[in-house]
Amino acid sequence: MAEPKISFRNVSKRFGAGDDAFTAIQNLTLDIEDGEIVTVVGPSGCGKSTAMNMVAGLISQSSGEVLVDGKPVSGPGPDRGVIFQQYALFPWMTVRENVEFGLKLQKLDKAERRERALHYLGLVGLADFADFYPKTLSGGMKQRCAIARAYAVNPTVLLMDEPFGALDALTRVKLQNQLLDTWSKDKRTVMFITHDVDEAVYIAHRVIVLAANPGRLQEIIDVDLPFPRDDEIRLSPEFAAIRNRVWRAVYHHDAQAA
Ligand SMILES: Nc1ncnc2c1ncn2[C@@H]1O[C@H](COP(=O)(O)OP(=O)(O)OP(=O)(O)O)[C@@H](O)[C@H]1O
Repeated sequence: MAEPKISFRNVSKRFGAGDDAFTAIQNLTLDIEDGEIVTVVGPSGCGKSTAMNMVAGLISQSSGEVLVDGKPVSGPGPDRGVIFQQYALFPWMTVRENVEFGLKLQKLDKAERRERALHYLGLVGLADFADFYPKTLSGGMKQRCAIARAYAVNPTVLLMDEPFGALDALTRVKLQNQLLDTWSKDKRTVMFITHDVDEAVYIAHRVIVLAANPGRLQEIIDVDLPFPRDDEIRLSPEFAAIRNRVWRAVYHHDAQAA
């Protein structure tokens, strides 16, 4: 079998020390395959962002191992692109310049930067907005720009922390379709945190459900629905059955703990 793209091996993360120590993640073991889309759901505080930030190299684990391509993560790197809920675009740069920014850091020459930026803006449907400034774009367009920027530096892993959380329901659905469309043309490994159970099921190969206090693996649910997915799938009984399973795993467990 191929080596997993991302591995958590018995990972725990504690914040603070002594009596104030708090276990945010306890004994997490999980493999994510190359080219797989996994979504991570669970009640607030169950350690979703903590787990992702360890893969991003923004924080380190207290014990266990976090591996990308079989190598321990020792800090951030261009092989992992991170997309947060806030768009984090530079307001003084055009859409194209924002996408080119990461490529400058990679020391690509100007023509190649431009070509690559326009390619990824095309993939997210923003080719006609390359010369616009972020303030003239809708929230959904800004987030598409952030996705193009993350894709352009060619990371093999995309880490997305509630990227569509600030958007209205219709824009969210459009961006989910856009993400799947971009993924189908250029398959990266995606770890995607969301609070929205429908979103978690719609875009994923597998849904990872975490439980809180301490943060730990609750259940892994396979989403056995064909790609490409479309809005018909959302309305299917198969989709409803998986959504209900995820819902139960997240909320029943949480209700029992309350
Ligand atoms: N730097 C830190 N110092 C102390 N505690 C922290 C720190 N970062 C996170 N925590 C705690 O660890 C737990 C997990 O936090 P985390 O942000 O990973 O949860 P989450 O599942 O992403 O939550 P949410 O869904 O609300 O975003 C929380 O109780 C949080 O307060």
